[in-house]
Amino acid sequence: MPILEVENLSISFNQYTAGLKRKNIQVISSLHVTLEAGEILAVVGASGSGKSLLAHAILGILPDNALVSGTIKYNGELLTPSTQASLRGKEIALIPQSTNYLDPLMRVGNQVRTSVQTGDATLAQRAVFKRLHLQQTVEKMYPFQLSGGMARRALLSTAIVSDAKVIIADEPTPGLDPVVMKEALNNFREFADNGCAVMLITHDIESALMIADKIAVFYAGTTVELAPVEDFTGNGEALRHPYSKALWRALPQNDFTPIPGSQPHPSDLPTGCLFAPRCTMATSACSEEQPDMRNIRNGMVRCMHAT
Ligand SMILES: Nc1ncnc2c1ncn2[C@@H]1O[C@H](COP(=O)(O)OP(=O)(O)OP(=O)(O)O)[C@@H](O)[C@H]1O
Ligand code: NI
Repeated sequence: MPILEVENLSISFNQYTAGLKRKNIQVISSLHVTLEAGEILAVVGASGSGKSLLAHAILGILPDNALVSGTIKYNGELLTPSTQASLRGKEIALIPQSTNYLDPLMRVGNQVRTSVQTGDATLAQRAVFKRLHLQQTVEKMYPFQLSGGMARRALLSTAIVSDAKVIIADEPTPGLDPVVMKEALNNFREFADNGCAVMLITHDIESALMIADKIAVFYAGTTVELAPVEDFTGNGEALRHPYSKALWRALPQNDFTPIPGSQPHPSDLPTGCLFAPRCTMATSACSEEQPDMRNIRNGMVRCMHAT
């Protein structure tokens, strides 16, 4: 049984437009993701494809004007706002994308210590600071005194000491120097090897491929492919979705060819397959309805042409 299972998740926002008219904008549709204990799932996809919203939906911290449908299960049990609140920071930890999530009024060392659930909190905090190359003097500092990379390491530390069973890391590495970044990624691998599940949301596909077991590819608010990491190789021939293939080939070490066109805005989504307007394989059938996710070769894909 997966430790975390997101099925058919849709999220929309009520927005007021001119003249107090309300408009409902769908930003995530029919999203499907599962996470097993002991594995790292990397979530990749363009900016605005819904990665952070997925993280916030799992933690139960979406803004009040969000309308959510679909199910999120943790250990087979449906999550509700009250179970989310009790699991948050304990069994399910978030490393947020923005360092603004640090408490501006609390010394950094204290913030990390409050996440320690068993054993000596100071020892645990000092050990993790050492591991992430943060000097001991940093524990007495306030967030405004930290550099971007230091703040990012403070957020990482909070999750690392937490004993959580599921860690959701939303873009945890920007601003880190290569040594610290490697340490952070190794830490995620160790967590998974010790039986945790890690969801690593990242733009850094190369790093993701080094440590992840599976990759979920997001596009315009939905999952288009779920593939084992080994499939990201060669020309991308083992990948299932045209967008995943294009994303892979766009990497500098591959063809470095950008994908023509741009991701549609949530207020202007095409009917049918969301990638069809940019897809070289698209046929008229693709614009009729959004294809379901289906199983192909040890992975999943949302494309009627995939084989
Ligand atoms: N509070 C909100 N109200 C309205 N729309 C929102 C809100 N929060 C996010 N969105 C929209 O939802 C979409 C997905 O946003 P999200 O932050 O999940 O993207 P992302 O994949 O994490 O992007 P990035 O890689 O840049 O972090 C975007 O189009 C964004 O504009
Ligand atoms: Ni994000």
